[in-house]
Amino acid sequence: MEAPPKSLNHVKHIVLILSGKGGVGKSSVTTQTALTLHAQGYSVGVLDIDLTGPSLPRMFGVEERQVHQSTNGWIPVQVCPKLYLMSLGFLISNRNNSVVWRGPKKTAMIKQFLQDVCWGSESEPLDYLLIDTPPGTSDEHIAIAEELRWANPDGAIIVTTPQQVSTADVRKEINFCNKVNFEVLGIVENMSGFICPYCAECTNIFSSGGGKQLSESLALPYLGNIPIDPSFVELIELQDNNTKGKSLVELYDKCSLKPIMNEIIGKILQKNLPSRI
Ligand SMILES: Nc1ncnc2c1ncn2[C@@H]1O[C@H](COP(=O)(O)OP(=O)(O)OP(=O)(O)O)[C@@H](O)[C@H]1O
Ligand code: SF4
Repeated sequence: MEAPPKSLNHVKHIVLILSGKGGVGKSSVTTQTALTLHAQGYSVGVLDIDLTGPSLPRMFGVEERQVHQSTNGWIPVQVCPKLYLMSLGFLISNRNNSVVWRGPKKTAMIKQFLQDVCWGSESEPLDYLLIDTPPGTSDEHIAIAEELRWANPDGAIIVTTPQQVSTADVRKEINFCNKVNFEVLGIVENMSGFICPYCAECTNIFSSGGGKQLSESLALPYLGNIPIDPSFVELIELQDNNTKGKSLVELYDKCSLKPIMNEIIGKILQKNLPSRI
């Protein structure tokens, strides 16, 4: 009988984060989704399968950490209790070099990432596994779809920006989800307006509302829009120094994007999707 990878035996929910193009803030949305779920008491694992540009170790401020092998497989890096990260960034020797691999090598790596990482345990199952994917629909996507074929993931969050929504890339991403049977949990419009660092007023620099229109035209849920908040960038950059010993979790607690993310994640939680285990 076909079965999902054993490493997912103790994972209750699997959510993928996709985007049609690079640089729209997919990794930031993944990071914030993890922090938001964690703040609500869930245990969260994040798997970074963006093999050519793994940015999550830096975002979570754990770039210098290492993954360890156990008899059951790789142990992901613990960012803090109940928050874990696995990324190729931990395995490559020079983190400033992006990997240039052909399809079969990428496919093999993703297979290993899905099969050989210990997520949760019988006594402490993982509530959410978030999978951050590269932009577009590449070898990595085909490999992950193959690995998750029998794993019953909750579905995918699609991240776009106001400038991107009218392009065909988002539709391609949605077609991909339809083909591989990933439910589209909803569309998020990131970089939608700019929060002034002085008065916290949000100004729409580009036109906004495209994400909502797109979801309406495709009859898909709209999860919300996230403005550009310079304090979020600062929070990521400041982690190593000048944080007065505060962790990323504590810093994000004060970020103005947190209540916005709470609403976005609330819409997914409201779906009450059944646990896989
Ligand atoms: N809402 C936001 N407010 C402030 N900065 C943001 C926001 N979203 C993204 N950024 C910043 O924009 C940059 C690009 O974001 P990110 O790395 O998340 O994009 P990405 O889509 O994952 O890119 P890639 O496809 O290259 O991996 C980062 O420096 C990130 O901190
Ligand atoms: S939003 Fe207000 S405080 Fe911010 S730059 Fe504009 S005028 Fe100044």
